[in-house]
Amino acid sequence: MPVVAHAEPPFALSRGEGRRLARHAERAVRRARSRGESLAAVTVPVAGDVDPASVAFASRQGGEPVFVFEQPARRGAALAGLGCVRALEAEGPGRFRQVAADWRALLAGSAADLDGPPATGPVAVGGFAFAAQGASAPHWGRFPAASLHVPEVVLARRDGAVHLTLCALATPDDTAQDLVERLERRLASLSLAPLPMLDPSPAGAAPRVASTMPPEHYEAAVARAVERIKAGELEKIVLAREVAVHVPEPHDVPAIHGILREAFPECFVFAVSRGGASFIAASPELLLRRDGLRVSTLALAGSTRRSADPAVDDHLGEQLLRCDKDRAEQAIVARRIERTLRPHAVWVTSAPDPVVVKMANIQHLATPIRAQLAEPRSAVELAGLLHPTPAVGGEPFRVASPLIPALEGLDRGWYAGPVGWTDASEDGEFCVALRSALLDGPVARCFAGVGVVADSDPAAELAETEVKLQALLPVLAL
Ligand SMILES: C=C(O[C@H]1C=CC=C(C(=O)O)[C@@H]1O)C(=O)O
Repeated sequence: MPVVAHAEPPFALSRGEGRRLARHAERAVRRARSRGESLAAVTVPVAGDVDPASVAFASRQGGEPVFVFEQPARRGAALAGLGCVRALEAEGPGRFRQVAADWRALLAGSAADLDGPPATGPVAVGGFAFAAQGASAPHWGRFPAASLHVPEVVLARRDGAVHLTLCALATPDDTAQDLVERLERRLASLSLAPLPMLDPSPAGAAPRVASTMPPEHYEAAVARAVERIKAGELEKIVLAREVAVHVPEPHDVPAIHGILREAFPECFVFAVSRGGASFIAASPELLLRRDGLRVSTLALAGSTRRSADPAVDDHLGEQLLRCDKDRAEQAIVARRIERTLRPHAVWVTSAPDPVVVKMANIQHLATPIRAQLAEPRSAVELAGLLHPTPAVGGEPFRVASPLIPALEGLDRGWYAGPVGWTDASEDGEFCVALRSALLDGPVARCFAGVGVVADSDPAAELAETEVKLQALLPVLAL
C-alpha cells in the first residue's frame, strides 16, 4: 500500500493563541452589530527564518492583493500582506487625511492584539498616486488615487523576529465561529515555498524595449522647462519618461522581486500586486518613517553614475558633492522638507552638508532629516504633508503641478507617489515610488525622472534617465 505523506501546515495557532483569537472574534462581532463593522486580529510569533515575501507570493489565491515591502539592508526589515479584508480609498487633495481618518475609525472599533512590535497587529498597506486625482489611463485602473488595503494575513520581520497577524472584518451577520474558522482555514493554506528563480535565457521572442514617447520629446520637454525656469516662473521641476518592455510571457513578479532585493538591498524593494497588474520598485528614497513622535525622512536629489573601478567611482561621488548644479537641486528638496515639518515639530534637524549614497547603478546626494513632532500626526497624514517633495515634483509645486503632465505627456499613476504601510499605532513607513514599473500582462512600463534646474542640459538629463532605468530594465527585459 502506498504511503501517503501528510505535510504539516507550516503555521498553526497554539491553544492559547486560538483562545485569544476566539475572544477577539466574539468582541468584534458584538461591536460590528452596533457599528456596522469591526476588525478582529490576532498576532503570533513565528520562526525567525520565515521569509514574509515568499509566504505571501506562494500563498496567493486567485488575483487577491499581495503587498510586499522590504529593505534588506535595514536589518532585514520586511512586511508582506496577503488578501484584503477592507479597502480604504479616496481621491482629491484631501485623500491622505480621508484615508488616515477612515483607518483611525476602523481601528477604534477593532478587537485585536495592539501591543506588539511595529508593523504587527492590523496594518493598512498600499499607496497613493502622484497626482491628487489619480491616474486616468486604463492601465493604472487597479491603482487608485489613494488605496490602502487591510490584509487578511500579515507577516512582519523586524530585527530578526517574525510575527504573523491574521485579520478578519466582522459584519453584523457574522458569528465569531465563522471568523475563527475562516482565519484557521487561511492559516492552514499558507505555504513556505521559496521565491522562484528567473529563467536567465527564456525561450520565445526577444523582449522589445521602446520609449513610449521618442527620446527627443523628452529633451524638448527639458528645454521648455529650462526656459520657464530662466524666465523666473519656477526654480525646479522634475520631468519623467516612460519606457515599455514587451515580453512574450507575462512577467514573473515573485522572481523579479527576488532579484531586486538581492541587487538593491539598501533600497525599498516592493511589489504591490492587484489582480493581474503589479507595481514594483527598488526605490532609494524614504518619504517618511514615523515611530511615535519621531519622524525620519531623506532629501534625495542630484545623481551620477557608478563605475566598476573603485577609484573612478569615488571620484564620480566627489564630483557630485562639488557640483553646484546638483548641490542646488538637492538643497531645494532639503529646504522644502524642513519648512514643511517645522510648524508640526518641536525640533527638526539635518546635517549641514549632504552625503553621497551609492546604489548598484547610481549615486545620489542625500540629507537625512529627523524631527520630533509637537503633536501626534499619523504616518499617512505626514505622507500627505510631505508629498510631493521637489525630488519628484517641483518648486514651487503650485507652478510645477500643471506643467508636469503638460510637458511629460504621460500618466504617472503611482510612479513617484508614496507606497508603504501604517500600523495600529498610526506609525509607519512610506517610500517614494522611484525606479518603479507597472507590470500588466506582457507589458512593463518603467519610469524615470530627473530634476530640471536653470542649467540643466537636455541631453545630459536624458542620459540620466537611462542610468536610472538601468535599475529595472535589465531584469524586466530578461
Ligand atoms: C525622479 C527620480 O529621481 C529623483 C530622486 C533622486 C535624484 C533625482 C535627480 O537627480 O534628478 C530625482 O530628483 C527618479 O528616479 O525617477
